[in-house]
Amino acid sequence: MKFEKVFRNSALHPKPVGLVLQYGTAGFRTNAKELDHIMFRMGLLAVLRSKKTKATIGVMVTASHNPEEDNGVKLVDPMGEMVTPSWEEYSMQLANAEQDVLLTALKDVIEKEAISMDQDANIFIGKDTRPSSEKLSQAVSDGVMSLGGHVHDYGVVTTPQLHFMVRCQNTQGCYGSPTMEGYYRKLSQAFMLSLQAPNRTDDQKHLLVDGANGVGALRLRDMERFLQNQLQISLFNDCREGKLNFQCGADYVKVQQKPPQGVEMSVGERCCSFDGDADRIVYYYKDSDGCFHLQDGDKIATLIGTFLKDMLTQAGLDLQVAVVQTAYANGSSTRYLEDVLKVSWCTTGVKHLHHAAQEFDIGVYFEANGHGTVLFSNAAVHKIEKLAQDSSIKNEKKRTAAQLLHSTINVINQAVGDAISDMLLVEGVLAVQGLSVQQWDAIYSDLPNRQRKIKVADRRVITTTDAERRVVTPPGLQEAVDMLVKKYPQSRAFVRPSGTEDIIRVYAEADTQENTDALAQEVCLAVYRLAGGVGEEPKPLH
Ligand SMILES: CC(=O)N[C@H]1[C@@H](OP(=O)(O)O)O[C@H](CO)[C@@H](O)[C@@H]1O
Ligand SMILES: [Mg+2]
Repeated sequence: MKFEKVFRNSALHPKPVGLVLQYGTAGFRTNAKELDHIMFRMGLLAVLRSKKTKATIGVMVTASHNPEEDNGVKLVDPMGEMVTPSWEEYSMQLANAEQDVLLTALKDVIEKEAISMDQDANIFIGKDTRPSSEKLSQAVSDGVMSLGGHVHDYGVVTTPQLHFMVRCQNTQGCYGSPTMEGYYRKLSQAFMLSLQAPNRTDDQKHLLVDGANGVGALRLRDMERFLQNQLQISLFNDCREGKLNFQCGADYVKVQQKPPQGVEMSVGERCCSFDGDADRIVYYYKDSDGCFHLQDGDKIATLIGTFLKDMLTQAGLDLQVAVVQTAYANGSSTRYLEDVLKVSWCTTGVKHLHHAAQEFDIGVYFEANGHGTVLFSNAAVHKIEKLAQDSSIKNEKKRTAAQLLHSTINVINQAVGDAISDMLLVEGVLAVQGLSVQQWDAIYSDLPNRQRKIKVADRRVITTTDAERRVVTPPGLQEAVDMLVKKYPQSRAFVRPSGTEDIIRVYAEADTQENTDALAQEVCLAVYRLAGGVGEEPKPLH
């Protein structure tokens, strides 16, 4: 294999000397100015990954919920999942190699993974709407072609749409057609099938959607014609004006616990927000007192988990439903799953939900921030399809339940959390169960909670264990947190380094918002003092 082209072209995407980047929660993510060489090198790595897996690999250029001036890149593995953790090390090796040892680093991966360089390599590329995404995705293509890979550039798509295309391609179309039309048709047809509710009112069909001034707004606009008016969407923050993720979007609504800018919500109106690359969704509404009610990923997971359990019971199918959460799940949601819904549940780190959910017949996983999906095992798909196609079933309820389970398999994007797909599933479940957004909200009441961010000199000084719920280093920090938690009723708090922003995240919940905010503030001070806080000491929020 000749590497001259790689060496020559890599010089066109030079690495700033001394810059070292970490492969975080969702790939590399930082200010767009520092990413040109990273994109070229991720193009190289994607070619090696494609040769190794003998499958098409995806490369998505996005920084999700981060501010517009950031960007990022992550690789998508053959079944649409995030790239296997063992290749994250290779990503950092290539990304951080100085120019003169890049080829050595590349050949090291080839040797360690015994990659046959004669094997074809096919790469699907997608990008979001950031101003830097066009140039950075071109750098990815340059990397792919320098190593003889073939590029299919999908242009501006949502992150989950790219994951969907990769999964379709590598299942030879079994999962769907690897085209935008294929995505819209599959999801909309399944959605229509799930609307077994008779004569839905216009109110039930109407939904306010905050597109975060991102790609989700553009692609949802494309999808509308496939929905045949069964969902009447009022789209705002739709990229026509306003900045990506700025005072809008799922992350803003979840963290600030208030509606996005630019929208007039009437009482009881169902609203949802996507994040900047449309792989997260949260719902919310305003009650008659004008109070804001958030239905985050935990609430979405419990709605879907309850629905699936009901349908399995009505269909007489012996399949296990489990809900997988992270440490950010509200304590009330976990208690609901355990004491009321009585489904299996487990907690894992923010990067391991998908793999944990694959352990069950039906694995529902959502992070509190609205990133999540539902995974059906092959055995579960087979059992559900067989029953849904059994024309001998006389019992109407049983037949309908089987068909609804079947349409759920097709409406959900099993490759990755998908705001559009999750929205269609929630809308279908609310229609079938005849639930208003208030009735959905009433299934349990969240404990007051608060997320804070603390700037430290080097966020790697904090290491965690037990699904990121307990701190290992620096010494004394976990003991300090434990002491503070003891001061407040029903309280919990944890600290972890962000993998997408250069900050430390603090989460706290307690019996009242006042106690929650006090606990969060004291934990922030402990982090600041014990983990090398920089800048001003953290101040109370209010
Ligand atoms: C508290 C929070 O929302 N963390 C998010 C955020 O990761 P951090 O490592 O916390 O920055 O971005 C990830 C990728 O989008 C997402 O998976 C995760 O849930
Ligand atoms: Mg996102």
